[in-house]
Amino acid sequence: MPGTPTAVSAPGKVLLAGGYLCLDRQYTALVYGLSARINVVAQEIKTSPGVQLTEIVVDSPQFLEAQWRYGYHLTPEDGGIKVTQLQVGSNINPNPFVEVTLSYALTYITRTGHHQPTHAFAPAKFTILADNDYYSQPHSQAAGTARFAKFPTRLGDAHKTGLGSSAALVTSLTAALLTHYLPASAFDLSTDAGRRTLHNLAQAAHCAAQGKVGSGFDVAAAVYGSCLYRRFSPAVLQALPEAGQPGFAPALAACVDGDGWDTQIRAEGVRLPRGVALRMCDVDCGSQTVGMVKKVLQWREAAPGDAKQLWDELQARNAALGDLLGREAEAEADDRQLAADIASAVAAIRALIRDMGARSGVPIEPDSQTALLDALRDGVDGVYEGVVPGAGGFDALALLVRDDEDTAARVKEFLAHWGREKGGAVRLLDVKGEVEGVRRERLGEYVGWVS
Ligand SMILES: Nc1ncnc2c1ncn2[C@@H]1O[C@H](COP(=O)(O)OP(=O)(O)OP(=O)(O)O)[C@@H](O)[C@H]1O
Ligand SMILES: C[C@@](O)(CCOP(=O)(O)O)CC(=O)O
Repeated sequence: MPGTPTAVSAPGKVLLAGGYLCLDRQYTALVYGLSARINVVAQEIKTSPGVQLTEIVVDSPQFLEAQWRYGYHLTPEDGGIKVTQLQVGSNINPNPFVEVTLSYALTYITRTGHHQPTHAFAPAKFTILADNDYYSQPHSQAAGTARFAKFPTRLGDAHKTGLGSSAALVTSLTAALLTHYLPASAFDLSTDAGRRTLHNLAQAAHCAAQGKVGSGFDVAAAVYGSCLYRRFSPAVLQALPEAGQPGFAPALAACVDGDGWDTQIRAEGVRLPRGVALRMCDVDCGSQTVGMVKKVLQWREAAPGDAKQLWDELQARNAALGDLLGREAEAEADDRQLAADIASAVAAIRALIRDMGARSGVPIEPDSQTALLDALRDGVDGVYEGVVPGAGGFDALALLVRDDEDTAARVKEFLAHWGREKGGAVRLLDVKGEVEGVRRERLGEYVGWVS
């Protein structure tokens, strides 16, 4: 509700198993939420008596030149709310993910019938705070709390670590807008109905902002946390005009609230056994994900029989890993047996991933990553196995390790040595796999950043 500041956060993601497969509804993704979150704090902007302000401000104070101010208007022919960025100083520096999210969420809010007056939004400020692991820049922690760093760059120049910042941002900002402008009786993100609305709206906005319909596993993880994900049919979003175009508002409401969503998300049972942690490494080297997806899908089309066999077998191996990780810990769990089981389940997946890469000509698990993963598994006590997550490529690793400080210290030392020997920087991030999805936060988390 307007008046009271509120804060929400949504987690980043790692696609541990099911990359490429999950683009097709016949297959699923085993996705984990991460402890790195994107937080959004919503606050009313106090105006002096008699001053009319129709402004929504979005601020990302960890970055340089990262404040976006928007005016908005109701478009004719049911095109919904269109936001327009207002110029600050001499430059205009758009943030399409923020802008599209505002248009989508504000339009949806006007259609709920719970917002009074229907088309006027009290001026508000939304402050974005991202956990440091989303970006690999050196940073200072002098300003604000120790949790959020100040980066010496503009957002566009930040080096991302690939944890799904845009999906977590769109989800968190959508949740903050709905929570801020709607009464709890109309939107409550702690309920199943609230999460469903949030998921559908955030998927639609994220696809529009990125200009393509991916599988959506990243938005699912931002909302539901760790889960087994089966995508929605792309047709769900087909009839949606562009924001501001005639008919957008009723089409968006019908889409979000409608029963066309065939997504299947099972969060229950997707976890990590006690004593096992999921850790991420950032390899300072980018990959061209879009080109990789195109090429893999081209090969799949050209060799449908071979691809189906590979996809089906990989799906079975991915499911076996999910079952193993979701198994209830036995009272007297044998760590060594568990480590061996994880290692062989992941190794079986990696073998097929390499096959997929070789046959499609795409470096999904490139040789340099194979060498590093093998060396970590074989040379560092407590590392069970690891994968090149998501679309694969050169820029990240996900490791399943014994959950203790000594193992983390050994991994760090090993990576430092590897970097010196082989060149290039590989770094263990602080982030860990975590089950929980979107949630409300206490304002105390943000002392020093929001007043
Ligand atoms: N802290 C932030 N403040 C404001 N906008 C942000 C922030 N973090 C991310 N964004 C928005 O998300 C965009 C980055 O999205 P992009 O899809 O390129 O990366 P990503 O989601 O982190 O990638 P990946 O899916 O590989 O993890 C930024 O250009 C910006 O629009
Ligand atoms: C290749 C793909 O299946 C996974 C991409 O994952 P990531 O962005 O590399 O984490 C694409 C998708 O699911 O949208």
